[in-house]
Amino acid sequence: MTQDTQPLSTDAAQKRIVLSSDHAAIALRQVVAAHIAAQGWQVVDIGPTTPESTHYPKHGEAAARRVASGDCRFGIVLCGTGQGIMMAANKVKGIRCGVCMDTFSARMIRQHNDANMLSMGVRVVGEGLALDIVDAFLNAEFEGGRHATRVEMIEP
Ligand SMILES: O=C[C@H](O)[C@H](O)[C@H](O)COP(=O)(O)O
Repeated sequence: MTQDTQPLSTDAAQKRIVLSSDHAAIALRQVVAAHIAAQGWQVVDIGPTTPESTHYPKHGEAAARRVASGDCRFGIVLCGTGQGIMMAANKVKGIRCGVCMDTFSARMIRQHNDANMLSMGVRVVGEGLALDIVDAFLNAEFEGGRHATRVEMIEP
């Protein structure tokens, strides 16, 4: 059973995923975009599109705001390690973003932590594993119950 802590603004938003990255992960972001679009998700790719060096905090925050506002159901963000852009995303109220390097963690951050954003590092995981991680994240559902109590404690 899904027990999301914040309502989405529209039915359309339920099928919308925002993607962002820094310069390091543009190619993987495009692969992820094609992969989830083929599954029927509406992809909101907010860039960047050019390979110049850029700053992951602004891209993590921009993606997080799309999720926190209810415009997108999930966000997937990418940088070299996945760590910096995750830290930036989690600064936005209502965001629960986890870095995943394995499919077990990707499933569990949905089932136990009701994560609404996934972060990965292009310098850590290869393309095949990254797509498996995305699938594990998107195919899992929050279990609620005791986990809902704990998730509520994360953000007053
Ligand atoms: O957490 C930060 C990310 O891994 C960045 O992608 C990384 O710091 C960028 O490094 P560089 O500017 O050397 O490409």
